[in-house]
Amino acid sequence: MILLDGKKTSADLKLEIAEAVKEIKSKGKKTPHLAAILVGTDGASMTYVNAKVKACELVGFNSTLIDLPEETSEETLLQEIEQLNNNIDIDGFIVQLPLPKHIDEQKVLMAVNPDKDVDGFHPTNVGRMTLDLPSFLPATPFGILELLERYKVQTSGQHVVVIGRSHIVGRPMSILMSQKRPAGDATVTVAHSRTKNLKELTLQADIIVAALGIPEFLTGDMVKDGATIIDVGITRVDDASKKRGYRLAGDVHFDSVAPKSAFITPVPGGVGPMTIAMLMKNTLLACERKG
Ligand SMILES: Nc1nc(=O)c2c([nH]1)NC[C@@H]1CN(c3ccc(C(=O)N[C@@H](CCC(=O)O)C(=O)O)cc3)C=[N+]21
Repeated sequence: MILLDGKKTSADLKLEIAEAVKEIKSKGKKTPHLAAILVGTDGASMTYVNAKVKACELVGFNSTLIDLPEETSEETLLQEIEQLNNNIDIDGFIVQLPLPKHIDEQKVLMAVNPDKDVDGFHPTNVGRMTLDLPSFLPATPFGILELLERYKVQTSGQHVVVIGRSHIVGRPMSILMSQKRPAGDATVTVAHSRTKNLKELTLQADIIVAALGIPEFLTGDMVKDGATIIDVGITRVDDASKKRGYRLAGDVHFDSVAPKSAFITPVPGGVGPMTIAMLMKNTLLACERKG
């Protein structure tokens, strides 16, 4: 069993990005600038957004955090987005999800200028990705591709079972891995909450991407020997014995699955840190693309 070390790989990536930023600055060009909009005070969302700001500092980007109260109207949020769209100093920005229930997520994502959409969630970028055209790839799937590539996990011709069909992970993951590209050329099955006989499918999988958001759902009996396991889940589970009062659980029951797997991502320290590194990568690309 080989751990796919997202923490180490993301640190490597951020060093590479920091080098590129130094180069940009030495040529007197503009420093990359990422902005993030956070609506409300959800604990996990605040953790992730703060991690993004910290990563910006590390690689030498400028960053702006726009913190809005939970009760912010959809109209006000759309106005904030319009300001970022028009601000020439901002290369890319994200609107942290999930949004409060009174705000229409689709409407918000469609308001982001696709050229600044470093999350890759705008329909234009989703369409471009699907058609193999240059686009911003959504950070989590992009990070998984990067991990598979750097660890030389064979994907060509392999059967990948993606569990979960979300717009931010499962669906794009399934599209990307079926494409002709590094970490692609796979045969992909998308499973979800209505799938019959899921275990029958996962037992056939060479690679399983667990992205359904149910802690420790995938257990050792559902996995064939030598499979590669990508755990996208990250849920805070109450645990009084922990300092913070919770522990982080993936969608994979690590202790039963790891002994059977060829490669496996841990939680924490797997896909999560890669997501942040790829957001930095997309912001660098956005800045370079503007020239
Ligand atoms: N517009 C938008 N873009 C996103 O990319 C986005 C989002 N909304 N909403 C929520 C999800 C989730 N996400 C994570 C990022 C980093 C970690 C991460 O670094 N996790 C650490 C642990 C962090 C902790 O201590 O909680 C790890 O896995 O090692 C996890 C999850 C980005 N997301």
